[in-house]
Amino acid sequence: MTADAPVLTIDGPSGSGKGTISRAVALRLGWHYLDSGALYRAVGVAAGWADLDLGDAAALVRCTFDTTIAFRDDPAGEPRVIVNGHDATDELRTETAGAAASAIAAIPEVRAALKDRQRAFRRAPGLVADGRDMGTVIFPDARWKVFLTASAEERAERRYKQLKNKGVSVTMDGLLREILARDARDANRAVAPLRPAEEAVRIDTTGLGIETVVAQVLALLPARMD
Ligand SMILES: Nc1ncnc2c1ncn2[C@@H]1O[C@H](COP(=O)(O)OP(=O)(O)OP(=O)(O)O)[C@@H](O)[C@H]1O
Ligand SMILES: Nc1ccn([C@H]2C[C@H](O)[C@@H](COP(=O)(O)O)O2)c(=O)n1
Repeated sequence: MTADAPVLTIDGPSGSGKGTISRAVALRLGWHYLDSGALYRAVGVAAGWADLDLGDAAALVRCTFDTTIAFRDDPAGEPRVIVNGHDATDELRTETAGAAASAIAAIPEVRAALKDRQRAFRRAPGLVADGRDMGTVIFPDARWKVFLTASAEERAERRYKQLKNKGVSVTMDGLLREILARDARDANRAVAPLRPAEEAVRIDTTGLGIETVVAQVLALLPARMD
């Protein structure tokens, strides 16, 4: 049954590797994957298309209800994200979309409007869910909970390499400032702030390669799961 499907939550700050590790673990397990940040980013992008003011909470809540968001597997890489019928995958990954998502995510009614959409991803044989409040709010009964961290400097460096590879011009100083600002906003908001669930296993990924982190996460699950 859907409500019984096992869930592994992976929360953490921006650039800690949640998406990369969650996708790899879901692939190994043959489980579904929820990128909850993409939902907040999608609303941020849709709000931008509609020229909404990020200070107008009522309009943003309406926009959340009105925005359609679909994920489409892409054999060439990350899943494509279709917002209101348009492929918005590349726009979603920009720092501007991340900052808009972080601002919008502080509005309690927006978070409430996205709750059921996130929980609908829980399906057999299992779900790996990545975000900020997966273990604390969305799936408090998850069987396994992980909280990934890494130093802000290493996270900025990862992002720098990622954006450089895409041909985006950025500076390390600028990225570090953005990461620290987003950490502060996500961790200090009143509703569902970024924090580890009490029972979460914390993994500091500073200096650890992707495969090492994937192995540490998979080691938390019983051997026969993968
Ligand atoms: N352990 C790691 N070692 C080195 N690079 C990593 C590691 N984990 C992730 N990366 C790289 O860091 C970049 C950011 O990773 P990712 O997008 O998974 O982070 P995230 O926590 O999901 O960020 P966001 O919350 O902003 O979406 C990617 O280029 C990814 O390949
Ligand atoms: N469960 C979540 C997921 C995301 N957010 C907000 C806060 C983030 O800064 C922003 C973008 O997320 P990302 O794609 O970087 O993981 O969305 C949240 O509040 N709760």
